[in-house]
Amino acid sequence: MNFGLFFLNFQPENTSSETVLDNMINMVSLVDKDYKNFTTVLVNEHHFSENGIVGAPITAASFLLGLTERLHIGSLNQVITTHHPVRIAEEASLLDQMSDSRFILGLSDCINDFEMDFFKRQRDSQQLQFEACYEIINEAITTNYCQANNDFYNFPRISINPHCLSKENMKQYILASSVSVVEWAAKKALPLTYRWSDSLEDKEILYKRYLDVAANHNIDVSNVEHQFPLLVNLNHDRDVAHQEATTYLASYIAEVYPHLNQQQKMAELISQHAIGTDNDYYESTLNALERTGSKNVLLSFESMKNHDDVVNVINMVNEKIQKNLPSS
Ligand SMILES: Cc1cc2c(cc1C)N(C[C@H](O)[C@H](O)[C@H](O)COP(=O)(O)O)c1[nH]c(=O)[nH]c(=O)c1N2
Ligand SMILES: CCCCCCCCCCCCCCCC=O
Repeated sequence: MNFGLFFLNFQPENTSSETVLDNMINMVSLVDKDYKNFTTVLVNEHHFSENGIVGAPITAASFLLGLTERLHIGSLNQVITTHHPVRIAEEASLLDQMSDSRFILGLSDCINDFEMDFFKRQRDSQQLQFEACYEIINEAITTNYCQANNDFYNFPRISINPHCLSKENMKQYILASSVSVVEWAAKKALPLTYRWSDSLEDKEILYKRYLDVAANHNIDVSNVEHQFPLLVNLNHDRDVAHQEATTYLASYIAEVYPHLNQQQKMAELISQHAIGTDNDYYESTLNALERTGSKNVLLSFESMKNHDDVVNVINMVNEKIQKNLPSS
């Protein structure tokens, strides 16, 4: 099991964007230097609101890779449907070389109709566009060249420079954004990153669909390692943890889930993430990992107000990982 961090980079009221980004930079630098049992950092992509101020996760990842020596860093959910795939392939290949192959490519379909319209993409052919983009990116990364002649892209064979050194060894993850994307990923045995804000029930449904499609197509997915983003806010006072998480998440829930009962969605997130006291997270998290076939856990501490408390939790997790290592 691998443990890492992920960053949503919400910008709460009365907090500057500099503070939000400095928090991510400082936390990543600290973990890279002092907490060797954390291996990964992934940056979330969100557009056009304070509920995620990073619209260019690969750019953020490149800065963080430049700052660090050990961690594998990348995008949690780089949207490819609304981006030119050659640009993504060039950025990924460049970072692969400049970071000594520490870059991770987390990819996503577009999950926002406004963005599909804004970037002038056809919603009625979205899945096909997503798949076409992926094929170009994957061909470019794994063979150094790509070409396309389909309904979405038409260009001659080009060289992607600099050539990707990792090629098929570059870690790729697919955000489990829809049943059709999950079914497509299963046929390719590509690992999933679950959407942190999906209910556990929805994540489990997607995981079971993944297994069914793989079985029906005789695809061996037994060694595929899915990722589980987990919000963490631990406090000896459970009410403080719940209140901090509620304050941090409320605006995002209102933006992304306007049709849902806001209190019910908040209560679901709090119960299904590591939010409460030290006694409130272990069994529920183990259960969630098992129900979703997750082998990697990504932690976000961003809702915790006290920096020292965050470091204490990271230290606790790091020590427990150490104690659980096979050689311990
Ligand atoms: C990051 C992390 C966090 C926790 C753990 C593990 C890891 C890796 N473990 C598991 C614990 O360390 C130990 O493996 C199990 O509790 C089994 O312990 P014994 O073998 O019975 O001593 C753990 N166990 C537990 O009972 N309560 C807890 O809160 C936690 N938290
Ligand atoms: C504070 C939040 C921490 C959530 C992590 C809880 C998940 C624990 C899973 C333990 C599995 C065994 C660990 C194996 C050690 C590394 O390989």
